[in-house]
Amino acid sequence: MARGRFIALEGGEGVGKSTQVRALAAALRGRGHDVIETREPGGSEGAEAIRRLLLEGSADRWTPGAEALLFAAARADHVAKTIRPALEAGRWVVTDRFLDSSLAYQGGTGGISIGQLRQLHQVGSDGLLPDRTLLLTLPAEEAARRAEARDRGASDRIGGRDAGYHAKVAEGFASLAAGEPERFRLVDALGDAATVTGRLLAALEDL
Ligand SMILES: Nc1ncnc2c1ncn2[C@@H]1O[C@H](COP(=O)(O)OP(=O)(O)O)[C@@H](O)[C@H]1O
Ligand SMILES: Cc1cn([C@H]2C[C@H](O)[C@@H](COP(=O)(O)OP(=O)(O)O)O2)c(=O)[nH]c1=O
Repeated sequence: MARGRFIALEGGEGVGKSTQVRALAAALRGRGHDVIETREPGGSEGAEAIRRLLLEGSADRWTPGAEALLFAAARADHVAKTIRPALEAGRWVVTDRFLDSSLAYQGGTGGISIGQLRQLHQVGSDGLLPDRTLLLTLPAEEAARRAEARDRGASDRIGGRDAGYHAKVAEGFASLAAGEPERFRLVDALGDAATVTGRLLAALEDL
């Protein structure tokens, strides 16, 4: 049995990741693949429990170090219980966020380096990386408009951080993509959902 492919969608809040995970998985099924849709933080029972610890509660609930460890712990459970078994069974996995979200959101905050975060990923998840990481890009104002229309002011512990923080996250993603051009593809998220799905499929053609 050939191993399945592992695809991650990344980007800031409101760029359309959740919408496109559903649409891309449906399109891949239409091409005959067996596909599971999953998300981070979460995607397994243990990781969904950690998700609540991470996204609910006060802004200062966790130190930056504890937050980074909790994301890595959630990812380790997600990889062990959901992602690896699916890939080994020949299924494709499409995930809403993966390691690069930790690198972009937790990297450089509270003195935590990208190198340290990669070490945590090595310990927890044996360094597993996606076969392709699709970075959805959208002007910050349009992403904020979409997120606000969806959430009506009810954002979570991390989504609710200020615009300066989210601008640094966007820069972080761009520089990660530039550093690993084989794994990453930048995909323009402007336009209607079906158009964006077509761009995502085109960015997987070689797989
Ligand atoms: N291509 C699109 N054009 C306009 N609105 C969109 C598009 N894709 C998603 N949306 C809407 O924008 C909001 C954020 O999309 P969502 O998929 O939840 O983004 P994310 O998971 O990246 O935060 C949702 O209300 C969604 O319906
Ligand atoms: C996976 C991951 C998510 N996050 C953040 C990004 C989001 O603000 C939040 C996940 O919330 P979610 O609602 O899933 O994302 P979105 O707002 O894009 O629909 O957790 C990190 O800070 N580090 C990580 O490693």
